[in-house]
Amino acid sequence: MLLITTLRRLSMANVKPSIVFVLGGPGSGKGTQCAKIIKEFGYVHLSAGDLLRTERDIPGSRYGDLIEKHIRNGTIVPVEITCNLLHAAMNNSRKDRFLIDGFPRNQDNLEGWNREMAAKVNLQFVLFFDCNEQVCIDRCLKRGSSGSGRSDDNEESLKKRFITYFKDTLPIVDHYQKQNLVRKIDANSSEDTVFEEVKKCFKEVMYSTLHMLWKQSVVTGWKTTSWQQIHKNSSSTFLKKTW
Ligand SMILES: Nc1ncnc2c1ncn2[C@@H]1O[C@H](COP(=O)(O)OP(=O)(O)OP(=O)(O)O)[C@@H](O)[C@H]1O
Ligand SMILES: Nc1ccn([C@@H]2O[C@H](COP(=O)(O)O)[C@@H](O)[C@H]2O)c(=O)n1
Repeated sequence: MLLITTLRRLSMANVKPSIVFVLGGPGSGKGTQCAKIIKEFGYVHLSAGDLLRTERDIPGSRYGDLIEKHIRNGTIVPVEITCNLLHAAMNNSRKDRFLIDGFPRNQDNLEGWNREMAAKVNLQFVLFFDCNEQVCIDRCLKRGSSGSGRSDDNEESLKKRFITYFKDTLPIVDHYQKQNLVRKIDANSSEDTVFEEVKKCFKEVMYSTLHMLWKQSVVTGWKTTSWQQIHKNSSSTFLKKTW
């Protein structure tokens, strides 16, 4: 435990915040799975949609009407607004690992992020929830009829949201796929089954980062424990506490 904690502290000295982008269709389960990931692996969850809804609801917000119009139409709010909200939320949290849920959703989001934020963070990977359109629609309608209060959990908005998803968001997933950064998860099954896949993915990434740090510590002559020992003694609870 001491070794990993120390490795992590050493690595933090000059390191940028780590982020994971979480993408997938409306209702694919991004928020649901993020809630599970933060419990198990200790990231901070920042949902672009939630941040926009919060901003919209601030009395007198200069962006309120614009945001609501985009939400109802399933279109994407200009990146300057969303990126500023994300940046502020990251700074306010004072943490160094973030799940950025529902972003970047189109080319404007991607370019704005690359201009303002990309150099300040370490993008670990893109978690992509692949889910059948009808499954997603049924989930969102159910969420709406159970009282979500969302102005876009209705058939008309959902049609528009899916047009945006296919036309604007999937090309962003392709963009990251070309850089080998996408981890695709089949999101059609139960919450728990999906989470088993998600867990495997995070463990692989965490272990490979730990391994890299451990190798660096070997290179600098700082080696007290074998990699096998670290690997054998680790569990996800352990990783959450120490990572
Ligand atoms: N694997 C699942 N099986 C069945 N229902 C699910 C599953 N995952 C999530 N749900 C339910 O589907 C609805 C949508 O889930 P969630 O809000 O997590 O999706 P999302 O991708 O974040 O949606 P959005 O993009 O619209 O914010 C919720 O009511 C949630 O409880
Ligand atoms: N990057 C983003 C994310 C969201 N929006 C708007 O919010 C709506 C709801 O988003 P969810 O992630 O909660 O489904 C979405 O349809 C967009 O109108 C955005 O503009 N930019």
